[in-house]
Amino acid sequence: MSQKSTASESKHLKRFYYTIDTAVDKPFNWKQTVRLFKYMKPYAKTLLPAAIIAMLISTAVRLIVPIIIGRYTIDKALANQDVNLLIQFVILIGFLYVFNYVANTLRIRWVNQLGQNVIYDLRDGLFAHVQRLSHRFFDSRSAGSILVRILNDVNSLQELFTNGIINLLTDVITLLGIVIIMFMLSPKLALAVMIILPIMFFISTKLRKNIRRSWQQVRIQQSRLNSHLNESIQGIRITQSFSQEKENTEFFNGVNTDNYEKWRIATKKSAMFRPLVEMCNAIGTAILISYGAYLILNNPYVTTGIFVSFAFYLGMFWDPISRLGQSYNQLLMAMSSSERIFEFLDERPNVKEKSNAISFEDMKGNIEFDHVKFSYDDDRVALHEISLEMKQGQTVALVGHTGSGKSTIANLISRFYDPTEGAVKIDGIDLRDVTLDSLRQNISVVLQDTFIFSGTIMDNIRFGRPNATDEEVMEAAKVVGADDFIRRLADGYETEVEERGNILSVGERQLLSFARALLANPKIIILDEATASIDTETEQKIQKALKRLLQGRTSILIAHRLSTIREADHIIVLENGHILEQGNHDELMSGKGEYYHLVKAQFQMLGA
Ligand SMILES: Nc1ncnc2c1ncn2[C@@H]1O[C@H](COP(=O)(O)OP(=O)(O)OP(=O)(O)O)[C@@H](O)[C@H]1O
Repeated sequence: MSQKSTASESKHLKRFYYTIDTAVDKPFNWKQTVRLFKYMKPYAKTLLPAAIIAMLISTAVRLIVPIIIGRYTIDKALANQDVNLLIQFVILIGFLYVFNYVANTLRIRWVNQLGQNVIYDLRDGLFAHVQRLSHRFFDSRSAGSILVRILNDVNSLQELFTNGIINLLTDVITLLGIVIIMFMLSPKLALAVMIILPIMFFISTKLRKNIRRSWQQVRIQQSRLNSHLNESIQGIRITQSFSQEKENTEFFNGVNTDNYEKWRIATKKSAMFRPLVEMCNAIGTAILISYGAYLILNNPYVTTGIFVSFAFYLGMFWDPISRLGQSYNQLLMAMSSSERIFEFLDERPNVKEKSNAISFEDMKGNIEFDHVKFSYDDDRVALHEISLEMKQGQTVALVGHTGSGKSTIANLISRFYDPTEGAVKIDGIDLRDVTLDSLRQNISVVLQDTFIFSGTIMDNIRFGRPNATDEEVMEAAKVVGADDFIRRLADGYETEVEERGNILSVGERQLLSFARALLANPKIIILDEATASIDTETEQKIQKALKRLLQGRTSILIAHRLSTIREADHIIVLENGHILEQGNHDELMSGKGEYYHLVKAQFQMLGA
């Protein structure tokens, strides 16, 4: 390791602090465990019983073999020098081991399959659920924290379902079996070798807990390392343009050092565990040999066979004990993860669909805001008592300063949020009474920051209407003037674009989203600052296309650039969530109000 610096004191680290980092030790929670185990229900008649039966068979075989060796092979066959009987027992033991091998192989296969199936279902369900959640949910969480939950928390349950549960069952049954058999063979010897039990429990619970906490610290550091890496790569262009590489590297060095330190502590503690278990094992064996030998000499009921069986059982005893602590810890860790997963699963969309919601069959596109009040949070009102109408086929422009509420109006039309008071209606129907699908299928939103998904250009345009033919996709691209630049790309429409479309210019991305919106053929179209990144020349080129795009639809234009909206049928000027004035361009200009001043200021700026 080269030069080190520590970031643990740095307040910047808060940026990479996710809730997964907290709640290290959750108490055992029965209700949650039952809920978690319900995920095994679909396999309750197939994989689960099969795995349990295989486990029971293999455990029973392992418990029987030492008795056959001690009580029968040694005490009966060897003691009586009966070679025939000896051969029979050896064959029986060989057969049992083969049987055990088969049962064990099947158990491992079925348990893994069961675990993978459960994790698959859980991850699928969680993703589907999160996709349906409302904008409000995403407003209050970072993408990183949602990602961590879907990936890490589900992964931490994987170990529990693939091995943990069955191991726990196996260990409990094995231990009970060994204790019962040992007491049946010789209660005195059984008691003697179990003197070591409390020390063993101490090691497997207290020490393990300590070790587990250390590994948890390692995981926390790794999650921070990952988050920082993720952010660094995403923001590399900004980092370089502000010449922040050195600072960023130093910061990374700090996080990396912390990670290294935590890992060093954890491995140091872990290294103590195995030798301690082995020492207990040795003490147990010493007791067995000395006290066992004494009993053989002085107690006619204790035979050499019993002594040998004990030696076998003792060898099998420590592993389950040390693993039990581990399994319990695993269960507690799974408890924290499942609590966080259930918290997401219990999250209900704020925007709810009524059970008797109706479907928009043939939307016209008449929009009405009826005394709408709306707040994103308790302290600030984004819209105050807004009443407005946007008629079918009209192009309505929303104008106003930053933060005046333009995008909020658009958000309410798509029903990403519900109004706090009043109602938003389309064709006279309250949006809360219609299905979300039928509403959103009739609305296309084009944002300034167009989202391009990884895939081909063709796929990205087709996102607007998945069943559109290639020809329809190309036609839409032609209409909005995107066809030219697409054909110039290496593979034309089949060019692969990476996530967020880094190989395309901002203007090109916007043309793609125009084509996407046109293909969807919506009744209502919302262009939120959609022409802001297009240069004046391109803008002129697409003005005609834009007209085609808006034709016959109710269109809401949100733009700071007033030249794009002067031709709108109706202009609404907003300020601090209120409607200040409305009318068409000429009316508002002659009114010499806020709109007039905005236009004047913008022309002056352009002139300058
Ligand atoms: N998701 C959100 N959570 C909380 N407050 C929000 C959220 N989105 C917007 N706001 C707040 O609501 C108010 C209206 O925002 P809105 O985005 O509608 O403004 P805008 O007129 O579209 O602004 P701009 O022209 O900058 O896009 C602002 O005060 C803003 O800070």
